[in-house]
Amino acid sequence: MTSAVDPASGARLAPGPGPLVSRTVRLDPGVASSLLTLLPTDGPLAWVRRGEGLVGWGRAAEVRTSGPGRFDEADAWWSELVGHAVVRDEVSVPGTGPVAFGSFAFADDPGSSVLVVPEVLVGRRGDDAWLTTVGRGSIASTDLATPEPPEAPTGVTFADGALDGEAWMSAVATAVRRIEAGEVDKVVLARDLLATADAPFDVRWTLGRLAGSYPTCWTFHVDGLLGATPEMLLRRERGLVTSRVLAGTIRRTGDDEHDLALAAALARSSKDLEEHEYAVRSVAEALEPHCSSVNVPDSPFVLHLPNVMHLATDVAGNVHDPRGVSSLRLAAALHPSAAVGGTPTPAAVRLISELEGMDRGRYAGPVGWTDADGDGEWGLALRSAEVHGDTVRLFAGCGIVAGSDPEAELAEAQAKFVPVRDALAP
Ligand SMILES: C=C(O[C@@H]1C=C(C(=O)O)C=C[C@H]1O)C(=O)O
Repeated sequence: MTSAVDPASGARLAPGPGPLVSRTVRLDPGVASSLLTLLPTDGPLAWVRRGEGLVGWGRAAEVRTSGPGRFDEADAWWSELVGHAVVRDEVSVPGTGPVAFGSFAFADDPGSSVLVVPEVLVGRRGDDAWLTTVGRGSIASTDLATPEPPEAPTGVTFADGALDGEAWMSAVATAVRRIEAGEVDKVVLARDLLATADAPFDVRWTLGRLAGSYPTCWTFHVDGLLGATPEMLLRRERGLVTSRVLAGTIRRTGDDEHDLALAAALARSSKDLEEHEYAVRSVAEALEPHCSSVNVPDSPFVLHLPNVMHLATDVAGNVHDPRGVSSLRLAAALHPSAAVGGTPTPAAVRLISELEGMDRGRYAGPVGWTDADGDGEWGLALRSAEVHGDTVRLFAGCGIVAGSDPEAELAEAQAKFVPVRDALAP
Protein backbone atom coordinates (compact mmCIF):
# COMPACT_ATOMS: atom_id res chain seq x y z
CA MET A 1 0.00 0.00 0.00
CA THR A 2 1.27 3.52 -0.80
CA SER A 3 1.00 5.88 2.12
CA ALA A 4 1.05 9.58 2.86
CA VAL A 5 4.15 10.71 4.79
CA ASP A 6 4.05 13.58 7.24
CA PRO A 7 7.54 15.14 6.74
CA ALA A 8 7.55 16.70 10.23
CA SER A 9 7.01 13.49 12.19
CA GLY A 10 8.02 10.75 9.73
CA ALA A 11 4.62 9.16 10.37
CA ARG A 12 2.90 7.24 7.59
CA LEU A 13 -0.79 6.59 7.32
CA ALA A 14 -2.76 4.61 4.83
CA PRO A 15 -4.34 7.08 2.38
CA GLY A 16 -8.02 7.94 2.33
CA PRO A 17 -10.40 10.11 4.27
CA GLY A 18 -11.67 9.48 7.77
CA PRO A 19 -10.23 8.03 10.94
CA LEU A 20 -8.52 4.69 11.37
CA VAL A 21 -11.14 1.94 11.48
CA SER A 22 -10.41 -1.37 13.19
CA ARG A 23 -12.63 -4.43 13.20
CA THR A 24 -11.94 -7.54 15.29
CA VAL A 25 -13.91 -10.74 14.71
CA ARG A 26 -13.69 -14.08 16.48
CA LEU A 27 -11.95 -16.90 14.61
CA ASP A 28 -12.17 -20.63 15.03
CA PRO A 29 -8.99 -21.39 17.09
CA GLY A 30 -8.13 -24.12 14.53
CA VAL A 31 -7.59 -21.43 11.88
CA ALA A 32 -4.99 -19.80 14.14
CA SER A 33 -3.37 -23.06 15.30
CA SER A 34 -0.13 -22.31 13.47
CA LEU A 35 0.22 -18.54 13.45
CA LEU A 36 3.58 -18.29 11.68
CA THR A 37 2.38 -20.32 8.69
CA LEU A 38 -0.21 -17.60 7.95
CA LEU A 39 2.50 -15.02 7.24
CA PRO A 40 3.01 -13.83 3.66
CA THR A 41 6.53 -13.06 2.36
CA ASP A 42 5.96 -9.34 2.34
CA GLY A 43 6.31 -7.39 5.60
CA PRO A 44 5.59 -10.17 8.13
CA LEU A 45 5.24 -9.12 11.78
CA ALA A 46 5.38 -11.69 14.55
CA TRP A 47 5.28 -12.14 18.32
CA VAL A 48 4.62 -15.79 19.24
CA ARG A 49 5.33 -18.19 22.08
CA ARG A 50 4.07 -21.76 22.48
CA GLY A 51 1.67 -21.27 19.56
CA GLU A 52 0.02 -18.18 21.07
CA GLY A 53 0.59 -14.52 20.23
CA LEU A 54 0.12 -12.20 17.27
CA VAL A 55 1.09 -12.18 13.61
CA GLY A 56 0.37 -9.37 11.16
CA TRP A 57 1.09 -8.02 7.71
CA GLY A 58 0.43 -4.95 5.59
CA ARG A 59 1.01 -1.42 6.92
CA ALA A 60 -2.06 0.60 7.91
CA ALA A 61 0.17 3.14 9.69
CA GLU A 62 3.73 3.47 10.93
CA VAL A 63 5.95 5.92 12.76
CA ARG A 64 9.74 6.12 12.93
CA THR A 65 11.26 7.86 15.93
CA SER A 66 14.83 8.41 17.10
CA GLY A 67 16.98 9.85 19.87
CA PRO A 68 16.26 10.04 23.60
CA GLY A 69 12.58 10.92 22.94
CA ARG A 70 11.97 7.81 20.80
CA PHE A 71 9.60 6.11 23.29
CA ASP A 72 7.64 9.25 24.22
CA GLU A 73 7.15 10.27 20.59
CA ALA A 74 5.97 6.79 19.65
CA ASP A 75 3.63 6.66 22.67
CA ALA A 76 2.15 10.10 21.84
CA TRP A 77 1.67 9.12 18.17
CA TRP A 78 -0.07 5.88 19.14
CA SER A 79 -2.37 7.56 21.73
CA GLU A 80 -3.38 10.19 19.17
CA LEU A 81 -4.01 7.58 16.46
CA VAL A 82 -6.13 5.25 18.58
CA GLY A 83 -7.82 8.19 20.33
CA HIS A 84 -9.51 9.00 17.01
CA ALA A 85 -9.96 5.43 15.77
CA VAL A 86 -13.30 3.71 15.25
CA VAL A 87 -12.96 0.34 16.97
CA ARG A 88 -15.33 -2.60 16.62
CA ASP A 89 -14.11 -5.49 18.73
CA GLU A 90 -16.14 -8.63 19.44
CA VAL A 91 -13.41 -10.39 21.47
CA SER A 92 -12.01 -7.69 23.84
CA VAL A 93 -8.94 -9.27 25.39
CA PRO A 94 -5.41 -7.78 25.48
CA GLY A 95 -4.17 -7.77 21.86
CA THR A 96 -7.56 -7.30 20.17
CA GLY A 97 -8.58 -4.03 18.47
CA PRO A 98 -5.83 -2.04 16.75
CA VAL A 99 -2.31 -3.17 17.67
CA ALA A 100 1.10 -1.69 16.92
CA PHE A 101 4.21 -3.88 16.76
CA GLY A 102 7.34 -2.01 17.79
CA SER A 103 11.09 -2.27 18.01
CA PHE A 104 13.23 0.34 19.79
CA ALA A 105 16.92 1.10 19.57
CA PHE A 106 19.16 0.20 22.52
CA ALA A 107 21.00 3.55 22.58
CA ASP A 108 19.77 7.15 22.41
CA ASP A 109 22.06 7.93 19.48
CA PRO A 110 21.02 7.50 16.67
CA GLY A 111 18.16 5.58 18.31
CA SER A 112 16.26 4.62 15.14
CA SER A 113 13.01 2.94 16.24
CA VAL A 114 9.69 1.97 14.68
CA LEU A 115 6.01 1.26 15.43
CA VAL A 116 4.03 -0.53 12.70
CA VAL A 117 0.24 -1.04 12.63
CA PRO A 118 -0.55 -4.02 10.40
CA GLU A 119 -3.57 -4.01 8.08
CA VAL A 120 -4.31 -7.62 9.00
CA LEU A 121 -3.58 -9.27 12.34
CA VAL A 122 -4.35 -12.76 13.61
CA GLY A 123 -4.08 -13.44 17.32
CA ARG A 124 -4.44 -16.38 19.63
CA ARG A 125 -4.59 -16.49 23.41
CA GLY A 126 -5.83 -19.64 25.14
CA ASP A 127 -9.18 -20.58 23.59
CA ASP A 128 -9.64 -17.15 21.98
CA ALA A 129 -8.57 -16.53 18.40
CA TRP A 130 -9.29 -13.42 16.37
CA LEU A 131 -8.78 -11.55 13.14
CA THR A 132 -8.34 -7.77 13.16
CA THR A 133 -8.44 -5.66 10.01
CA VAL A 134 -7.37 -2.03 10.08
CA GLY A 135 -7.83 0.64 7.40
CA ARG A 136 -8.78 4.22 6.78
CA GLY A 137 -12.42 5.12 6.20
CA SER A 138 -13.76 1.70 5.27
CA ILE A 139 -11.97 -1.64 5.37
CA ALA A 140 -12.08 -4.42 2.84
CA SER A 141 -13.03 -7.90 4.00
CA THR A 142 -10.10 -10.31 4.35
CA ASP A 143 -9.77 -13.96 3.44
CA LEU A 144 -6.93 -15.79 5.10
CA ALA A 145 -5.15 -17.23 2.09
CA THR A 146 -2.50 -19.92 2.53
CA PRO A 147 0.78 -18.25 1.54
CA GLU A 148 3.67 -19.92 -0.26
CA PRO A 149 5.83 -21.89 2.22
CA PRO A 150 9.09 -20.15 3.20
CA GLU A 151 12.26 -20.68 1.19
CA ALA A 152 15.29 -22.23 2.93
CA PRO A 153 18.42 -20.09 2.75
CA THR A 154 21.35 -21.37 0.66
CA GLY A 155 25.09 -20.72 0.69
CA VAL A 156 25.16 -19.10 4.15
CA THR A 157 28.62 -18.06 5.35
CA PHE A 158 29.59 -16.32 8.60
CA ALA A 159 32.24 -13.68 9.32
CA ASP A 160 33.28 -11.61 12.34
CA GLY A 161 31.53 -8.29 12.77
CA ALA A 162 33.09 -5.21 14.41
CA LEU A 163 35.52 -7.17 16.65
CA ASP A 164 36.98 -10.63 16.18
CA GLY A 165 37.11 -12.99 19.18
CA GLU A 166 40.59 -11.82 20.31
CA ALA A 167 39.70 -8.12 20.10
CA TRP A 168 36.43 -8.72 21.95
CA MET A 169 38.19 -10.63 24.76
CA SER A 170 40.55 -7.71 25.13
CA ALA A 171 37.52 -5.37 25.39
CA VAL A 172 36.19 -7.66 28.17
CA ALA A 173 39.59 -7.53 29.95
CA THR A 174 39.51 -3.71 29.74
CA ALA A 175 35.97 -3.72 31.17
CA VAL A 176 37.11 -5.89 34.11
CA ARG A 177 39.97 -3.42 34.82
CA ARG A 178 37.56 -0.48 34.67
CA ILE A 179 35.22 -2.31 37.10
CA GLU A 180 38.16 -2.94 39.46
CA ALA A 181 39.03 0.78 39.21
CA GLY A 182 35.49 1.55 40.44
CA GLU A 183 34.12 3.14 37.24
CA VAL A 184 31.13 0.73 37.07
CA ASP A 185 29.90 -2.35 38.97
CA LYS A 186 28.61 -4.21 35.92
CA VAL A 187 28.64 -3.65 32.14
CA VAL A 188 27.08 -5.80 29.42
CA LEU A 189 29.34 -6.17 26.38
CA ALA A 190 28.07 -7.52 23.06
CA ARG A 191 29.56 -8.47 19.71
CA ASP A 192 28.17 -9.04 16.24
CA LEU A 193 28.61 -11.64 13.47
CA LEU A 194 27.75 -11.19 9.81
CA ALA A 195 25.98 -13.87 7.78
CA THR A 196 25.62 -13.72 4.00
CA ALA A 197 23.51 -15.97 1.76
CA ASP A 198 23.18 -16.52 -2.00
CA ALA A 199 19.79 -14.81 -2.11
CA PRO A 200 17.65 -12.55 0.12
CA PHE A 201 16.64 -14.30 3.34
CA ASP A 202 13.00 -15.31 3.76
CA VAL A 203 12.60 -14.33 7.43
CA ARG A 204 9.62 -16.71 7.78
CA TRP A 205 12.04 -19.63 7.46
CA THR A 206 14.14 -18.39 10.36
CA LEU A 207 11.07 -17.58 12.48
CA GLY A 208 9.68 -21.09 11.99
CA ARG A 209 12.99 -22.64 13.02
CA LEU A 210 13.33 -20.40 16.09
CA ALA A 211 9.76 -21.05 17.28
CA GLY A 212 10.21 -24.81 16.77
CA SER A 213 13.52 -25.03 18.64
CA TYR A 214 12.87 -22.42 21.37
CA PRO A 215 9.14 -22.76 22.18
CA THR A 216 9.49 -21.12 25.62
CA CYS A 217 11.04 -17.98 24.09
CA TRP A 218 9.17 -15.16 22.36
CA THR A 219 9.87 -15.43 18.62
CA PHE A 220 9.60 -12.01 16.98
CA HIS A 221 10.04 -10.10 13.77
CA VAL A 222 9.51 -6.35 13.40
CA ASP A 223 10.83 -4.44 10.41
CA GLY A 224 13.89 -6.62 9.78
CA LEU A 225 14.75 -7.41 13.40
CA LEU A 226 14.13 -11.04 14.30
CA GLY A 227 14.98 -13.38 17.13
CA ALA A 228 13.74 -15.62 19.94
CA THR A 229 14.18 -13.93 23.30
CA PRO A 230 13.84 -15.56 26.72
CA GLU A 231 13.67 -12.17 28.49
CA MET A 232 10.41 -10.23 29.03
CA LEU A 233 11.17 -6.62 29.94
CA LEU A 234 7.52 -6.16 30.85
CA ARG A 235 4.01 -7.37 30.19
CA ARG A 236 1.15 -5.05 31.17
CA GLU A 237 -2.35 -6.49 31.40
CA ARG A 238 -4.73 -3.91 32.74
CA GLY A 239 -3.29 -3.01 36.17
CA LEU A 240 -0.78 -5.85 36.47
CA VAL A 241 2.80 -5.52 35.28
CA THR A 242 5.24 -8.45 35.23
CA SER A 243 8.86 -8.65 34.19
CA ARG A 244 11.15 -11.67 33.74
CA VAL A 245 14.70 -10.63 34.55
CA LEU A 246 17.60 -12.79 33.37
CA ALA A 247 21.27 -12.39 34.21
CA GLY A 248 23.85 -15.02 35.09
CA THR A 249 24.35 -17.71 32.46
CA ILE A 250 25.90 -21.13 32.03
CA ARG A 251 26.22 -23.12 28.79
CA ARG A 252 24.50 -26.48 28.46
CA THR A 253 26.57 -29.53 27.66
CA GLY A 254 23.89 -31.80 26.19
CA ASP A 255 24.36 -34.30 29.06
CA ASP A 256 21.24 -33.85 31.26
CA GLU A 257 22.82 -35.10 34.47
CA HIS A 258 25.85 -32.87 34.06
CA ASP A 259 23.56 -29.91 33.17
CA LEU A 260 21.62 -30.38 36.41
CA ALA A 261 24.88 -30.19 38.38
CA LEU A 262 25.79 -27.05 36.41
CA ALA A 263 22.36 -25.52 37.16
CA ALA A 264 22.94 -26.12 40.89
CA ALA A 265 26.39 -24.51 40.60
CA LEU A 266 24.87 -21.52 38.76
CA ALA A 267 22.31 -21.02 41.55
CA ARG A 268 25.22 -20.86 44.07
CA SER A 269 27.72 -18.85 42.01
CA SER A 270 28.46 -15.58 43.81
CA LYS A 271 29.65 -13.95 40.56
CA ASP A 272 26.36 -14.82 38.79
CA LEU A 273 24.19 -13.96 41.80
CA GLU A 274 25.85 -10.55 42.01
CA GLU A 275 25.32 -9.93 38.27
CA HIS A 276 21.70 -11.05 38.66
CA GLU A 277 21.04 -8.87 41.69
CA TYR A 278 22.05 -5.71 39.76
CA ALA A 279 19.57 -6.58 37.00
CA VAL A 280 16.67 -7.34 39.37
CA ARG A 281 17.27 -4.19 41.39
CA SER A 282 17.30 -2.00 38.26
CA VAL A 283 13.89 -3.36 37.18
CA ALA A 284 12.30 -3.15 40.66
CA GLU A 285 13.55 0.43 41.17
CA ALA A 286 12.26 1.54 37.76
CA LEU A 287 8.83 0.00 38.42
CA GLU A 288 8.39 1.43 41.93
CA PRO A 289 7.39 5.01 40.97
CA HIS A 290 4.58 3.61 38.75
CA CYS A 291 3.29 0.88 41.06
CA SER A 292 1.43 0.71 44.37
CA SER A 293 3.32 -2.50 45.20
CA VAL A 294 6.23 -4.40 43.65
CA ASN A 295 6.89 -8.04 44.49
CA VAL A 296 10.44 -9.38 44.15
CA PRO A 297 11.04 -13.06 45.06
CA ASP A 298 13.91 -13.65 47.52
CA SER A 299 15.99 -15.79 45.21
CA PRO A 300 16.17 -16.55 41.47
CA PHE A 301 15.23 -19.82 39.75
CA VAL A 302 17.21 -21.47 36.94
CA LEU A 303 15.61 -21.13 33.49
CA HIS A 304 16.59 -24.03 31.20
CA LEU A 305 16.88 -23.28 27.47
CA PRO A 306 18.23 -25.70 24.86
CA ASN A 307 21.56 -23.81 24.53
CA VAL A 308 22.07 -22.10 27.92
CA MET A 309 20.65 -21.82 31.46
CA HIS A 310 20.00 -18.47 33.13
CA LEU A 311 19.31 -17.21 36.62
CA ALA A 312 15.77 -15.79 36.37
CA THR A 313 13.48 -13.70 38.58
CA ASP A 314 9.84 -12.83 37.87
CA VAL A 315 9.07 -9.36 39.27
CA ALA A 316 5.41 -8.25 39.54
CA GLY A 317 3.71 -4.96 40.38
CA ASN A 318 0.34 -3.20 40.39
CA VAL A 319 0.29 -0.05 38.29
CA HIS A 320 -1.51 2.82 40.07
CA ASP A 321 -2.74 4.49 36.91
CA PRO A 322 -3.19 1.99 34.05
CA ARG A 323 -4.79 4.71 31.86
CA GLY A 324 -1.84 7.06 32.25
CA VAL A 325 1.01 4.54 32.24
CA SER A 326 0.95 2.51 29.02
CA SER A 327 3.14 -0.54 28.44
CA LEU A 328 5.25 1.64 26.15
CA ARG A 329 5.83 4.21 28.89
CA LEU A 330 6.80 1.43 31.27
CA ALA A 331 9.24 0.08 28.67
CA ALA A 332 10.79 3.56 28.45
CA ALA A 333 11.09 3.69 32.25
CA LEU A 334 12.75 0.25 32.47
CA HIS A 335 15.12 0.54 29.52
CA PRO A 336 18.05 -0.06 29.63
CA SER A 337 17.88 -2.43 32.59
CA ALA A 338 21.13 -3.74 34.05
CA ALA A 339 20.51 -7.05 32.20
CA VAL A 340 21.49 -5.34 28.92
CA GLY A 341 23.21 -2.10 30.07
CA GLY A 342 24.93 -2.30 33.44
CA THR A 343 25.23 -0.55 36.80
CA PRO A 344 25.20 2.39 37.23
CA THR A 345 23.36 2.84 33.94
CA PRO A 346 24.83 6.09 32.52
CA ALA A 347 28.47 5.07 33.10
CA ALA A 348 27.82 1.53 31.81
CA VAL A 349 26.15 2.84 28.64
CA ARG A 350 29.15 5.15 28.01
CA LEU A 351 31.54 2.24 28.48
CA ILE A 352 29.52 0.09 26.05
CA SER A 353 29.80 2.68 23.29
CA GLU A 354 33.53 3.09 24.01
CA LEU A 355 34.42 -0.63 24.05
CA GLU A 356 32.03 -2.46 21.68
CA GLY A 357 33.13 -0.67 18.49
CA MET A 358 29.63 -0.92 16.95
CA ASP A 359 26.14 0.54 17.02
CA ARG A 360 23.81 -2.03 18.61
CA GLY A 361 20.88 -0.75 16.57
CA ARG A 362 17.72 -2.37 17.95
CA TYR A 363 19.54 -5.38 19.51
CA ALA A 364 18.87 -5.45 23.30
CA GLY A 365 16.17 -2.78 22.95
CA PRO A 366 12.47 -3.37 23.70
CA VAL A 367 10.56 -5.32 21.02
CA GLY A 368 6.89 -6.29 21.16
CA TRP A 369 3.43 -4.81 20.82
CA THR A 370 0.86 -2.49 22.37
CA ASP A 371 -2.91 -2.34 21.99
CA ALA A 372 -5.20 0.70 22.15
CA ASP A 373 -5.69 0.33 25.95
CA GLY A 374 -1.92 0.46 26.50
CA ASP A 375 -1.71 -3.25 27.38
CA GLY A 376 1.19 -4.99 25.71
CA GLU A 377 4.31 -7.11 25.92
CA TRP A 378 7.83 -5.77 25.44
CA GLY A 379 10.66 -8.29 25.38
CA LEU A 380 14.35 -7.50 25.14
CA ALA A 381 15.57 -8.12 21.59
CA LEU A 382 18.21 -10.75 22.54
CA ARG A 383 19.27 -13.84 20.54
CA SER A 384 18.43 -11.52 17.67
CA ALA A 385 19.61 -10.35 14.26
CA GLU A 386 18.97 -7.57 11.78
CA VAL A 387 18.12 -8.76 8.25
CA HIS A 388 18.90 -6.70 5.13
CA GLY A 389 18.28 -8.63 1.93
CA ASP A 390 20.95 -11.33 1.69
CA THR A 391 22.87 -10.26 4.82
CA VAL A 392 22.10 -10.78 8.50
CA ARG A 393 23.86 -9.17 11.46
CA LEU A 394 23.64 -11.35 14.59
CA PHE A 395 24.23 -10.05 18.11
CA ALA A 396 25.07 -11.60 21.48
CA GLY A 397 26.33 -10.17 24.75
CA CYS A 398 27.31 -10.99 28.33
CA GLY A 399 27.19 -9.24 31.68
CA ILE A 400 30.71 -8.43 32.88
CA VAL A 401 31.44 -8.07 36.61
CA ALA A 402 34.65 -8.05 38.68
CA GLY A 403 35.08 -11.85 38.53
CA SER A 404 34.53 -12.23 34.75
CA ASP A 405 37.01 -14.23 32.63
CA PRO A 406 37.30 -13.04 28.97
CA GLU A 407 37.58 -16.57 27.53
CA ALA A 408 34.51 -17.82 29.41
CA GLU A 409 32.55 -14.73 28.31
CA LEU A 410 33.50 -15.32 24.66
CA ALA A 411 32.26 -18.92 24.94
CA GLU A 412 29.02 -17.65 26.53
CA ALA A 413 28.49 -15.16 23.69
CA GLN A 414 29.10 -17.98 21.14
CA ALA A 415 26.40 -20.05 22.87
CA LYS A 416 23.98 -17.11 22.63
CA PHE A 417 24.58 -16.88 18.85
CA VAL A 418 23.45 -20.49 18.44
CA PRO A 419 19.65 -19.94 18.19
CA VAL A 420 19.78 -17.55 15.22
CA ARG A 421 22.85 -19.22 13.72
CA ASP A 422 21.11 -22.60 13.58
CA ALA A 423 17.88 -21.01 12.36
CA LEU A 424 19.74 -19.61 9.33
CA ALA A 425 20.75 -23.11 8.29
CA PRO A 426 18.74 -24.87 5.53
C1 LIG B 1 22.99 -9.64 26.57
C2 LIG B 1 22.44 -10.84 26.41
O1 LIG B 1 21.86 -11.53 27.42
C3 LIG B 1 21.72 -10.97 28.69
C4 LIG B 1 22.88 -11.28 29.54
C5 LIG B 1 22.90 -12.38 30.34
C6 LIG B 1 24.16 -12.76 31.12
O2 LIG B 1 25.16 -12.10 30.94
O3 LIG B 1 24.14 -13.73 31.87
C7 LIG B 1 21.75 -13.20 30.47
C8 LIG B 1 20.59 -12.85 29.87
C9 LIG B 1 20.43 -11.53 29.25
O4 LIG B 1 19.90 -10.61 30.16
C10 LIG B 1 22.35 -11.50 25.06
O5 LIG B 1 21.76 -12.57 24.95
O6 LIG B 1 22.86 -10.94 24.08
